[in-house]
Amino acid sequence: MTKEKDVMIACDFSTKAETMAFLDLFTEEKPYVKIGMELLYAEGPDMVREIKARGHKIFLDLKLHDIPNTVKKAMRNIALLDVDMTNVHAAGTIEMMKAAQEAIDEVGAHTQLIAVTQLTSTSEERMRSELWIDHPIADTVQHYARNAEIAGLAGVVCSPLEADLVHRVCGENFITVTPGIRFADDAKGDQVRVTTPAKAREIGSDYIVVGRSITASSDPVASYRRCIREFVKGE
Ligand SMILES: O=c1ccn([C@@H]2O[C@H](COP(=O)(O)O)[C@@H](O)[C@H]2O)c(=O)[nH]1
Repeated sequence: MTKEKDVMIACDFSTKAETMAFLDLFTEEKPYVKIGMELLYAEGPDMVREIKARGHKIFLDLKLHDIPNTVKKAMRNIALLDVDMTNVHAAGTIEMMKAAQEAIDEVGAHTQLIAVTQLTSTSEERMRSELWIDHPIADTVQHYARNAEIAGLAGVVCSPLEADLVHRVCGENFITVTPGIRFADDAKGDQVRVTTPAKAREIGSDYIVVGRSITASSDPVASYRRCIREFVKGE
């Protein structure tokens, strides 16, 4: 069976008005929407409920990282929103990831929980010199993915460049959600480990997360459709 592939749009806006005006551009499709800290901290959980009510699937990207008890209690509140996907940082330990998963299971939500391995804005050089993680970045990503699998999570956030490595360690059914997506002529900005939608498909990502290459485009709908063509349909 072929696994589902989809494009998640990172709706990194600060207001409900901007977000809804952006989503209104999509008259023929209902994109999978990623809501992050910027929007949630500005508009609160009602924003999530409203976007869900419009029929969009939602990845609530809040990257929890705290002691297990705190994460479990916070995750319980997230689970009550019944979003499709949410996440924690794998660096928070297996015990913390298990606590987050327990909260979702206790609520009975259908939310898939995934863990951030290494942010796509982190280079191997910085990981070694600032974070004092003295391993190749690919090994760290694989190791954190394995920890997430041991904790019972559904998958990880990693760079598209690492999707195949993660599948080799954790199996094809383990989900890889990959930000760090740019069209060839786009500026990378703060991202480091990046590639194009077409290359992400080739390497084996399950979901690509695309922000500025769609939201800052002069024609966001055309850029979204280009992502669907290149990543989902392989055209
Ligand atoms: O490792 C990570 C984890 C999350 N993100 C999020 O994805 C989008 C990417 O936005 P772009 O504009 O396409 O760079 C953004 O919301 C990040 O918070 C990530 O980039 N890397």
